[in-house]
Amino acid sequence: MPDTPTASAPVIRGDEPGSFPHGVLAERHPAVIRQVGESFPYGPEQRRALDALLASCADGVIEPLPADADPRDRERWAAWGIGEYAGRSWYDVPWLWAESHFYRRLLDAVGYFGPGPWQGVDPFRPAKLAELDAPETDEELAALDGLDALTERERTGALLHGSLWGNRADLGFRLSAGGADDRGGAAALVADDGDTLLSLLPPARDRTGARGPATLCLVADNAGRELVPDLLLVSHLLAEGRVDRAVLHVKPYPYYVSDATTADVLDALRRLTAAGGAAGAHGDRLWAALTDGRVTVRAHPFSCAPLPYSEMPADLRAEFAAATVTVLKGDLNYRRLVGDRRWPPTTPFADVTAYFPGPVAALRTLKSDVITGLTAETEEALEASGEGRWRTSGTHALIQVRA
Ligand SMILES: O=P(O)(O)OC[C@H]1O[C@](O)(CO)[C@@H](O)[C@@H]1O
Repeated sequence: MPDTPTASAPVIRGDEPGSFPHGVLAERHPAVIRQVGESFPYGPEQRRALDALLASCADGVIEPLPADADPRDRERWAAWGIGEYAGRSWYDVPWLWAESHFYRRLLDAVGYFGPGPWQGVDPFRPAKLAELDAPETDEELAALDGLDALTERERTGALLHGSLWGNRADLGFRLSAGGADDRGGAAALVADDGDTLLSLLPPARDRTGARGPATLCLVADNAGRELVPDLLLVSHLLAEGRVDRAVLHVKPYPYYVSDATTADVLDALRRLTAAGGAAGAHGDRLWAALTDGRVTVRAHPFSCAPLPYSEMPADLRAEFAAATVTVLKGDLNYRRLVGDRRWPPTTPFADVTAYFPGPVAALRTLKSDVITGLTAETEEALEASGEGRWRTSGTHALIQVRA
């Protein structure tokens, strides 16, 4: 990142009572622990561990990883800073680090990393499946049949926006997003580089020159009703020859309640193939593309790292460098992309993503304090809208691109 004056914007911590990050640590995390405790008949050992984590969230400190943790995991967390943060309060370390580590501890508590009968059992799966099976998902899938009447450009725009607003479907967010529907008159889209994004991926018939195959890296966010429109977008881009290959990055383990794992991709795919109509055709296309390698799923350990992407390892950097464009979905990925800092909102998106190894786009609904790339007029309109929580309520969204 260039050494601009804003490069030193303060890192967000959760230590200010009444602030959004403090509320996530003090209220949302305990609510997530309770929800997990109700999701399966965990035994006394898991319940004791969940209670201990609950107590730790209130006034405990971050602890070293347990002695029986997988050695590779211990190595990773050592590299990700646990030596520096162990012994400190959850509230006194970077918020991004504290939140990410919370999910690692939660999975420990329910025996996810094993050995034992709960090994590999996703504690969020019941909630994810309930969402995937909801009647709203049927309605959204049935609406796809109506897209045939649109031009290709309109269809692409509709599916891009479906993927963007699908990011509101975030199960963790719903635990504390009361009153999120008030938009106070300011534009819903606070930045819209959608045309630039699509210009990076022209349909096959419009491609000029001897360009190689177009590869999309899509760094997914939530499962269920966000992942379904993400998959539909990938399928459409393949069908139109806008992309030849797609790599779908998911989480290697359950994370931030509803983040997508490989198992969630398979659930969503089966939901599509079973739906019939246009949705079923998308499902069949994706199934075939996975089978012949045009679509691949990647679960890189760094996808669950408590660090910004500016610290990504060389192998991931090389993958993103080789993509025609990398699209990062959601709020957490945005925080990791631009850095989880209190940037002045007009800080150019291109400056804070200058380190990224190739063209990069963010599709995100706003669910935390971080924001960059606004015009001064947009910032003013948002501040004047009377909607005090425009940064965090999920009612606004953005498409930002650094080509
Ligand atoms: O699913 P998303 O869009 O990444 O949003 C998750 C967001 O929810 C929070 O966990 C709490 O707001 C944020 O930390 C995070 O940015």
